[in-house]
Amino acid sequence: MTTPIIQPSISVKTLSESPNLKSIPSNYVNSDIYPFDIIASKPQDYSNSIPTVDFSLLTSIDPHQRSQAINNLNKACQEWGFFMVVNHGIQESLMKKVIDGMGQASIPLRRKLSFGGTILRSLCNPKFHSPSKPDEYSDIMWEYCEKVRQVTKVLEEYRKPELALGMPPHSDHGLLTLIIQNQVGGLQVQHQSKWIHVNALPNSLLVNTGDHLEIFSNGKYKSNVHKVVVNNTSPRISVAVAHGPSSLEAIVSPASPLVQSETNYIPMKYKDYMEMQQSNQLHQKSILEQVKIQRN
Ligand SMILES: O=C(O)CCC(=O)C(=O)O
Ligand SMILES: [Fe+2]
Repeated sequence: MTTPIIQPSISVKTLSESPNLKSIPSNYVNSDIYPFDIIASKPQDYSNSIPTVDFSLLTSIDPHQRSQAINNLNKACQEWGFFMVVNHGIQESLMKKVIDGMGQASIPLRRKLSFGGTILRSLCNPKFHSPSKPDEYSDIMWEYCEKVRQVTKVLEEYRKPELALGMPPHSDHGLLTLIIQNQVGGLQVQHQSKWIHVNALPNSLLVNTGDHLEIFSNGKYKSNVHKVVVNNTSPRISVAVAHGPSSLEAIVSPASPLVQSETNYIPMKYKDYMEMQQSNQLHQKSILEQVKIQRN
């Protein structure tokens, strides 16, 4: 069991809109990563070894190419739980509009805090929310989420805008989270107990495997632990779209064909899982541990 940690009682958006805000209240600060530990944490530079998945090969008409790409994806999910997707077919101009719009939407907060390293998170699913400014931004986000959903659908065949000030080590709920970001960096993934800086390939989609993929695969794929460190110089813009089961009422449990002998996770409603995650501070895989069956 993990110790429950008090969650900030108002949303970061509300916080950002409060007229007297001059500094960040301590319970909004991730003590793991603040003050800016981008240098102090010295993640190892193995970034070149982060797996890359060529999406166009996953959908290739050549069965040999497709099977190689599926093996590659399978390996990335098992060994890293994190990978970059290239040749995904989402227009570069659309990705740029999403990043630029998020940059503009975060200006008021950054101005208030004189603080470069804000992160705007956006979830499109199961409910769509988007910053309403700049004009037409929600149409852009809608189009982007639609495109990302199509990519995720293939990857799985296999929303809420929210501002955060860095993120402590955590795994995501849901099956897969697809992220695009500007060039500032700051995302680090855990691999074989080391922190790896993610230097995103140009126009790639970054993909984290989530807790529900771990549960669904009965532990074959482990959800990835990652964190975000911020710096006080350049604005960091990152758009993360989480994908989970299609209904909040869905029961997430190991898929029976993937259970060889024993079920390793307790089934739970998607909605209850999300609520549990939202009412606890993000901390490693603390939520997943509560549904994992412990055996000695
Ligand atoms: O900002 C990022 O790069 C990642 C965000 C993230 O980990 C999350 O939204 O769960
Ligand atoms: Fe995450």
